[in-house]
Amino acid sequence: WEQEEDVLRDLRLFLRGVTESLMVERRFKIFSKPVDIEEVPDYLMVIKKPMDLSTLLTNIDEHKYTTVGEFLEDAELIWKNALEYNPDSDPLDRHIRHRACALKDGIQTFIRDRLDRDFAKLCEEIKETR
Ligand SMILES: CC(=O)c1csc(NC(=O)C2C[NH2+]C2)n1
Repeated sequence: WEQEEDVLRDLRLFLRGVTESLMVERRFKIFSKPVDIEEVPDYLMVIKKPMDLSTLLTNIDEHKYTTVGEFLEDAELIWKNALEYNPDSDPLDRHIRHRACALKDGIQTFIRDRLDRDFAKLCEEIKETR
């Protein structure tokens, strides 16, 4: 019914808000687009489920997410993949891991501070009826 579509539209607006607040930060530029396989040829051999901020936005626009939890499953891939692909002690790996941890904290703080729990519950209930 119409109210459900209103709730899911508000969810998309909220999730775009999270994603865009991260995309504007220069330190997260490395996470804003899919990894270029020409530049990093072995990336897909190591990382089975690539994810990036622009793909999150596309998924939102395509109504892929009915709950914040479904969005977080994909968003977490961004920083988990970065930790997995950059395990070494060399400075570049460490640098990317620091940014991955900053991304993780940024997502979780935005959601803790800005997501209304009753709204989140409403999205979960809509998901169960579908
Ligand atoms: C997005 C992401 O996690 C990424 C892109 S390039 C990269 N790592 C490197 O290029 C090398 C530094 N040691 C591997 N990580």
